[in-house]
Amino acid sequence: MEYLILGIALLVIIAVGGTVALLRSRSGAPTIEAPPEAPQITEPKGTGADLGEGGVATAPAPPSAQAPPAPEIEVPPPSAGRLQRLRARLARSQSTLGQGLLALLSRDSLTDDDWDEIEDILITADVGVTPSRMIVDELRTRVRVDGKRGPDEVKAMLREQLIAQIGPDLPRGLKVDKHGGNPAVVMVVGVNGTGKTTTTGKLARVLVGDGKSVVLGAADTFRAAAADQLVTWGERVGARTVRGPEAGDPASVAFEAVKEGIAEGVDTVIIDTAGRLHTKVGLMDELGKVKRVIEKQAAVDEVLLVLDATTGQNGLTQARVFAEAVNITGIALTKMDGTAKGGIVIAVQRELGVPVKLVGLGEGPDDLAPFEPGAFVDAILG
Ligand SMILES: Nc1nc2c(ncn2[C@@H]2O[C@H](COP(=O)(O)OP(=O)(O)OP(=O)(O)O)[C@@H](O)[C@H]2O)c(=O)[nH]1
Repeated sequence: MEYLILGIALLVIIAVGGTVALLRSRSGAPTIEAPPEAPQITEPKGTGADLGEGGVATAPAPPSAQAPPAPEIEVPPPSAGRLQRLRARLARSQSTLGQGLLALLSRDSLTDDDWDEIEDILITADVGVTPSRMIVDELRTRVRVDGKRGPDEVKAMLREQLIAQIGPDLPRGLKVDKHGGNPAVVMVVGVNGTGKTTTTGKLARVLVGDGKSVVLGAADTFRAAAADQLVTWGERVGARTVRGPEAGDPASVAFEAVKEGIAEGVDTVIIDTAGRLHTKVGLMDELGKVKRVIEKQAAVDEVLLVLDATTGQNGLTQARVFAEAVNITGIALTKMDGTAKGGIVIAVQRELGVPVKLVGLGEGPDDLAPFEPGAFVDAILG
């Protein structure tokens, strides 16, 4: 009997306890979640090193008989003179902008309609209304003062004007050299789909081709494939990539990447960010946090805004929002091979007050070139 009473009492206690727990979980009381995963450091295949806890390099494990052969690490070509070598990729801008202007300017006498047409060509090529007017006014004065000219002189005059508008003296070099014992840090920002991850990967190749060592940070945790893409880019040139869990904290990945870059003693750490353009405040918060967290260990030397050259005014609007969210130091204009609107270089620099430092000229791994005003204008004028 005593056992029966004891058993019933036990059952009552269990039932009451279960009900209370159910009510608490329904009432929204905090539940304990598993801690977020820490960022991982991806070993570039074929370098022979292995990473232990905390991203510290440890001795490589002896190769097993089944291990697949390590892929060869590529040595990309140096970046100097790339724009000249890739000038044919600007053919669309050449045929519309360059040839259109040269044909009109070569006429024996230029009427008001001709000058209007010249202005229209410039505006259609995304040069922007004010700079187009300035170019036309300057050319008009030159033609009036100097009189009739041969084709070479016309070309030289136009070349000079376009270069003047692009700004031959703007500082276009990337700050990618190690300083004070720390790597240079480059943050790559921009709207998804503009070619941000691809540009980060191509930039790693540019730097490795120029003899630098690089660590990549896949802080675009919004899209898992972006991190996979970056790991592949890094592996091809022997650069480690630090990545985090999908939808993880981008700032923590950026922090770990810089930490890894310092530990490895590399020249440059490049951080690919997600920077979703939901709201300006959200964007500022995210990019600001990534930058602040990096700066706990090293200065951010470059903030490169990636812009798709084919998006015209839309791209400029996006650019403005990013420039307000973070201090941009340079622009990478992608997909210049796919547009006739080469004048966007002038418009975007004017809009943001920062120089175009890199141009994307195709989907190939080495189709990213340092921007040179003279070589660019020569390619456009043919
Ligand atoms: N033609 C051409 N295509 C380019 C260039 N740069 C990038 N692309 C292509 O643009 C597409 C988008 O590039 P991604 O690097 O994935 O774009 P993203 O901005 O990182 O986008 P998310 O990864 O979604 O953040 C890819 O198909 C690239 O190959 C370029 O200079 N020329």
